[in-house]
Amino acid sequence: MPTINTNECAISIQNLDHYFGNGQLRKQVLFNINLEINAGEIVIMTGPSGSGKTTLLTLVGGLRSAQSGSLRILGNELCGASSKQLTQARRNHGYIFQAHNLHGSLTALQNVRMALELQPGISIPEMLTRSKEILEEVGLGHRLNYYPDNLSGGQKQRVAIARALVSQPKIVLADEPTAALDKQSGRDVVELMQKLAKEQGCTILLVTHDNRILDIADRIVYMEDGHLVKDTVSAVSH
Ligand SMILES: Nc1ncnc2c1ncn2[C@@H]1O[C@H](COP(=O)(O)OP(=O)(O)OP(=O)(O)O)[C@@H](O)[C@H]1O
Repeated sequence: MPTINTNECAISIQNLDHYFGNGQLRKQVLFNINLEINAGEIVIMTGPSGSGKTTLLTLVGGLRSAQSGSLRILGNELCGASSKQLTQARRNHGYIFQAHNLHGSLTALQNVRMALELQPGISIPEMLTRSKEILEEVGLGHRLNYYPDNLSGGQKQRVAIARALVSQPKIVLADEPTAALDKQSGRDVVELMQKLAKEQGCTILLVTHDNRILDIADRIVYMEDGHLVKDTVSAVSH
């Protein structure tokens, strides 16, 4: 993995276009996106359904390959990157999705520990210690050996946050993390993400339709029909 240049933005997107499909079915879904996100910033991306938010998030996360323009993540260009380079890039990120994606056959502790198994050079006892510590931090120290089926929606999402953050990633990407939660659980979950991210100095890019959580952002960007139409410093944060 190339050395990370700390002077660069965590995420730097220039003139990014994206298309789905081929031939007559080819459809442009992102148009000339320009966005710079500094290390440690919390940015919320919002906008109507179908405006391209998830597509942009998956490109930033290296979950699909960028076709045109420039997409630099932690100093690495992902546009035109090989699948091996994308796999490497994905190791630097934590992901939190609406449907938490926990493994039903693994306990909370095992789900979190699994995220450390991809990291080189961590012993099994250290994996266990770090996984327990972060589960305690998210208020689940008493649920370490519970299976997802026996946890509430908010608790499952907190396990997902612990799993995303246990490896101390530089970037966390979240897609509708509060969509399946009631108002209070949703609020608790994003405040927890904000607290842990600030402690670890990590950058968060979060897609949401949930207006109730906009105030946790340092900056809000607004997508419409594949265009980034507004980029505002959050008036209400901090
Ligand atoms: N795999 C795909 N193949 C073809 N078209 C796609 C694919 N994924 C998304 N699209 C299209 O790209 C456009 C942007 O979709 P995207 O999911 O990025 O929007 P979104 O803003 O995240 O929407 P939502 O808020 O509903 O999740 C939509 O027109 C969608 O139909």
